[in-house]
Parts: sequence; C-alpha cells; structure tokens
Amino acid sequence: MKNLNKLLQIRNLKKVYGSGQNSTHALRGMNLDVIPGEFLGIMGPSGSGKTTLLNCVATMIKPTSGEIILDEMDITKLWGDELSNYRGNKIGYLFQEFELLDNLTSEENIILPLSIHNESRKKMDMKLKRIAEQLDIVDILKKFPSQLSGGQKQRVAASRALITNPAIVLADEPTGSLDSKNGRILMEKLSYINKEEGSSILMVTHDANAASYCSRILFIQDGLVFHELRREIPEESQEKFYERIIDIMGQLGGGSKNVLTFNKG
Ligand SMILES: Nc1ncnc2c1ncn2[C@@H]1O[C@H](COP(=O)(O)OP(=O)(O)OP(=O)(O)O)[C@@H](O)[C@H]1O
Repeated sequence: MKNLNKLLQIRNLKKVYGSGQNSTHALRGMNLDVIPGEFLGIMGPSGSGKTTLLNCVATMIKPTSGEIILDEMDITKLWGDELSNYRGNKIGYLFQEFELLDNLTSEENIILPLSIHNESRKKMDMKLKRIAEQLDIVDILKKFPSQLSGGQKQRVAASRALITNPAIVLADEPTGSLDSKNGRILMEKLSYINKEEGSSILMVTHDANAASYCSRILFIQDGLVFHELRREIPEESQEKFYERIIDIMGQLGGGSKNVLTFNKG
C-alpha cells in the first residue's frame, strides 16, 4: 500500500531455513517501518534473525512469505532488470568485513557501483570527491586495501555503499571488526551523513556505542520485534541514550553476558 511517510515497510515477514525436523524459523512474521531519513538500529541476541532480516531487504535471500515494500514496490516480487536496478541504485550494503576487492585501489572500489551503471567520468569524479571528503579518506584513494588500516577500509566500504545515493543503506555490524576509536570515527561519519544528506540507514549491531548514534532502535528476539527505544526529541544526549540502551540490554539480557553483548569502548 502506498505510504509516503514510510520509506520501507516490512509486513508479516517470515523466513524458514530448511524443512521438516531440520527447519529453523528465523523470522516469524516481522513487522517494521523505516521513515525517510531515519537511522534505525536493530539489536538482539545471537540467532534472533537480524542478519536474515537485513539480507532479505538486500535481496540476498528470499523470504518464505511476507512483504518488503520500498518506494511503493514489493521487492520480494522483483526480478530481471527491476531487481538489478533495485540492487544497484536503491540499496547500499556495508558489511562487517569490508568486502573490498583487493586488486582495486580505494578509489576504484568506491566508484565500482557507478561504473557498472555507465556514469560519466566527470560525474563519478564529482561524487567521489564529495564522499571522500565526508569520510575523510581523500589521502588514501590511490592505495590498495592491503595498504589500509581496518578503520580506513571500513570508511572506503562506507563510501562505496553511499556513492550511488541509495534510498537506504543496510549496515551489518559495521563496527564489528574495528577497535573502539575507529568504530566511533565511522559512526560519527555515518551519523553526519544521515543528518546532513538525509540518508536512511538500517543498521544491525551488538555494540551499544554504535547503537547510540541511531534515532531509534528495535530489539528483536526469536524473529520478532519485542521492544522499541526512541531517542527523545528535542535531542537527547548520546550519553543518555547510550545509558538507556545499556539499561534495556541489561533487562533483556537477564544478566547473561552472551545474550546481548556490547563493548563499552
Ligand atoms: N543459511 C542458513 N541455513 C540454516 N539456518 C540458518 C541459515 N542462516 C541463519 N540460520 C539460522 O537462522 C537463525 C537466525 O540467524 P541470523 O544469522 O539471522 O541471526 P543473527 O541475529 O544475525 O545472529 P548473530 O548476531 O549471531 O549474527 C539462527 O538460528 C541461524 O542458525
């Protein structure tokens, strides 16, 4: 159904892996919305369905049933050119392990999504310059991934995810391979771009520090949303929001450290 206030609508989404006795119900009828310009965090225990959810939106896996409506299109029904267009233009994906191509420079990695779509060199250079300045990687554009630190690699990967101006950036544990300082730098950059450019971000994380940059957090368990935390308007300080996240994690984790892990950094 058309709804201009909602960028992404997930309705009764189910994903069952396997069949019969060996089946796993990873998503059990999940419902959630992302509004334009929102920075939405997804938290939850290991195995609760976070990556499955993100990968369904990314069309990397096909849900068993339910709807995923982005810009008025049910993306579970796309195929052929429409599906390629969705993957190439509507979403940007940021992985925990960067997933850069080793034999391409940072610059070539970043513009890869544009060159696939036959952008002119002039347009590509303009977009590259802008995003490289925002992510503070201008000095390393000619370097190969093997010559970069983890923090730099992730900022190159973030540039690649953002350069097409996607309708939504999907980030799966983007700080998971970074130390706390580099995690903070990445989150500050993403938060800046979210606010300044109005980019919408859907981010899965175990990290309360990273989550404290979000405007809203959904906690999921057993494939369903079971709690929501909103950053209060007028703007609640990040420290205060972080404390509330830790508080909820403590309550929901039942004291068990491996239920909802986080890193205080
Ligand atoms: N390809 C697969 N085949 C079978 N089961 C799977 C597959 N991928 C995930 N699962 C199962 O689905 C459930 C949800 O997995 P998912 O990876 O979405 O959880 P998660 O919340 O992202 O976990 P984590 O925080 O550990 O990354 C788990 O029980 C998992 O074992």
